[in-house]
Amino acid sequence: MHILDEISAFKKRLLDHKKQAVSIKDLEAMPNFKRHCFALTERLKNSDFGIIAEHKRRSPSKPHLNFKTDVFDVAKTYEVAGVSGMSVLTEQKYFGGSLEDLLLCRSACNLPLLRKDFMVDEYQIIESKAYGADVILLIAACLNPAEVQQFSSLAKQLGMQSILEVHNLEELQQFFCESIDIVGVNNRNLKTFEVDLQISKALIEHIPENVVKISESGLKHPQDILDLSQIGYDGFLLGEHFMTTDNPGLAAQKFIQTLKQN
Ligand SMILES: O=C(O)c1ccccc1NCC(=O)[C@H](O)[C@H](O)COP(=O)(O)O
Repeated sequence: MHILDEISAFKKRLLDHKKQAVSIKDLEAMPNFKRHCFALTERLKNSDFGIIAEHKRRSPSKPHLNFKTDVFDVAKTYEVAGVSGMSVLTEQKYFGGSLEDLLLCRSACNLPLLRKDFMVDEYQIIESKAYGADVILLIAACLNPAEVQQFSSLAKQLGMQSILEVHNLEELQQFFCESIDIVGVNNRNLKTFEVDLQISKALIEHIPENVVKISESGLKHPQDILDLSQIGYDGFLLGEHFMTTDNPGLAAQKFIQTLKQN
């Protein structure tokens, strides 16, 4: 079974139980549900490099990335580093994250927060707003085009933005719709976990011009950012490169300083 199919099936089973425990009404009563969201698109457009720094403890490809750092401190130090946004992995079983991580990041910083998870139900969009997210991720490989339309429209109604994540041209052509704010090209092949920046390079010319574009996964070198920025990418999502250090915020700061010197 493909890892995304496995994760999506697990999420659906989990959600059946979650919906019994926490109702939509409960989510709507949470303080963050009424907050005005930060626009990631604006932060990316107003930044020279548009770094989105991720908090991730582990992943299916790397079971032990970083269990030592404190998510609250990481959010604070990413903000000091000058990143444009933060991605918070909230998936528990495969990535070691939680919704509490998102809540802590919300209280630690004023960065646009991307809830990085596997969205398979409208309930999770409402939950994302309640826990302080500004942006949700819609992975084409986990959804059908009608769901992408439905989830991104709901996110918009709630004041959040949506990233459509694609791995190839077919997904981009089939899933892109008006309510998508950002297209994210994932360089990681989710069958082999291999990363290839050529995927971002090949897809850029097919992404509608007026849409904000980000490249995700496998980005390590400032030169990767400079090259992809030159061909039209507005933002860059980096996880492992920062999270494999003892101080992800400091690593992000040094990375951004190096970019500024070029
Ligand atoms: O990272 C994985 O192994 C992975 C496996 C299956 C689905 C998603 C996965 N990663 C989520 C991401 O999209 C990355 O965490 C994100 O793009 C950052 O990538 P990286 O800089 O390579 O950590």
